[in-house]
Amino acid sequence: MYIVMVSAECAPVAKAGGLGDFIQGLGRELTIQGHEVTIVLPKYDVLRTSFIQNLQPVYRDLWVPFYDRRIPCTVESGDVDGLRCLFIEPHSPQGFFRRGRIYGEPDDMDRFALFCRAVLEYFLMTGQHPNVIHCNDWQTGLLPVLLYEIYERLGMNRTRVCYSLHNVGYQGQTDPHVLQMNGLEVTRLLTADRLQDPSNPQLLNLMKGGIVFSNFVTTVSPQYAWEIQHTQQGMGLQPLLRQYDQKFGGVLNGIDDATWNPATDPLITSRYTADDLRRKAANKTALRRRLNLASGLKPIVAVVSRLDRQKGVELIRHAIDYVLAENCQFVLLGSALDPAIDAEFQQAKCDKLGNPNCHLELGYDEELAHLIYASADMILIPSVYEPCGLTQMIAMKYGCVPIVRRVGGLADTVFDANYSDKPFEERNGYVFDELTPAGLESALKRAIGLWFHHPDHFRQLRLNGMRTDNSWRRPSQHYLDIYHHICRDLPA
Ligand SMILES: Nc1ncnc2c1ncn2[C@@H]1O[C@H](COP(=O)(O)OP(=O)(O)O[C@H]2O[C@H](CO)[C@@H](O)[C@H](O)[C@H]2O)[C@@H](O)[C@H]1O
Repeated sequence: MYIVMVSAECAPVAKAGGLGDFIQGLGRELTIQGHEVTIVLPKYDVLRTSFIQNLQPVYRDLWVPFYDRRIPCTVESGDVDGLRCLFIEPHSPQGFFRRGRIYGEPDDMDRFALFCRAVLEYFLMTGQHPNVIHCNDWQTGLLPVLLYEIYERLGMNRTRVCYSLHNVGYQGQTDPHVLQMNGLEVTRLLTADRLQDPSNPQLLNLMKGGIVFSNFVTTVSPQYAWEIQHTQQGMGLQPLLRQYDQKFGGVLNGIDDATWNPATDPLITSRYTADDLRRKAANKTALRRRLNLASGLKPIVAVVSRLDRQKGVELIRHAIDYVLAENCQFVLLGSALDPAIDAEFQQAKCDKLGNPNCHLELGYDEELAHLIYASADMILIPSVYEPCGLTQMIAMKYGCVPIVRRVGGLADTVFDANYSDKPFEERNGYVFDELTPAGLESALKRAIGLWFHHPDHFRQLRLNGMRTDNSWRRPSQHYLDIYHHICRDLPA
């Protein structure tokens, strides 16, 4: 099967969060299974090109329609750890992907709409017919609309679209000029059954476009699939997702075995497996040295996260003082796009400066993230909502016990040491319900208590997590079933 995955991110070349991991992990698993997989990304100026081998132009003058003009684009191909990637670079005065970052620009909607158009233009011009184009999040929501409204008629009628929702908190609401930019009719498409935003009829909703025009829609865990159909977490898309129930489902994410594996990870100090867990301790020593933390018999409670309201930032800040008062150490690695949240954490960092039991690292640091997973005893994820969550799965793989709020994919992957109805060997962390300091403390207290007073039981929890299979093997089969299902009417 020929599968093209179109996305704003792919680890490790362009990663701002979990979307990057998803593309890399699923793409690699499908490639290993023998499918022809191509990832298409914008050619950002911030691409980490040292991870790309054989980068070379494959199409020099791709003239992509833009209002009544065309923008010349170059398409380059390269290998990223065995994954075939295409990078599209528009050449125009706007410098669409030369902004020093992946997201957060005032014209983000235009940038990614042009990207979608360029992807389809490339496949049309090169006469390629992927069986499936797998789109992701609002950035690529316009692609199935363009395919159906323009490119099918030009001959691209043997391609089906699977669309994955990684976060319905960001739907790509925008002014209808994005349609005009692409030669699409506003009166035809800005309607309640097509792209009109459910809460603001003047606006387009790109994610809604992706849902309406794709052949199948997934989200990244079964629990989140239910939540966005039936609760406020759908953020206005609940009726639409219920309407399209027949082509909608939740597929739990996996994590990439090769990237996230303490037995082989080149970014950690001491490699280890479930059979020689004692070697994990050298990582804790290395992390403490690197961050100027005191040594001693104390657990490290960590947070590795984008700092966004979604992630429960108020509870994360509350946890700092609670954890320190409980005689533990606290380490945070977090990146905030929102200046107000950034300022709150900068203040917290100042308050804790010089504290030998606390380190707050504000920014994005892939390498430090690996060392933290390998060193920490517990990872805290008090999310307001969480479509899947990868950090709890990564942490478990590294023998670090997750403490999570019971929402979305966290509810599907973390089973409480005390209260789960799972057999003991499947219990792997601590879970709380209430989005309050008391809720958080109820779980943290139990985890910290076990670490200090019942180390053997704590060790068993670590091992249960390490032995959980959260690889891409099973989820990739679900995606293949979906791809086959949507391609069933195509000639073989
Ligand atoms: N400051 C930092 N420095 C270094 N690394 C950092 C970092 N902050 C986060 N990371 C890394 O980014 C990834 C984050 O994974 P999450 O599942 O929390 O993703 P996110 O919320 O971005 O993605 C969305 O998409 C994913 C994929 O579908 C869903 O799992 C998730 O619920 C949804 O919100 C992990 O690999 C983590 O190690």
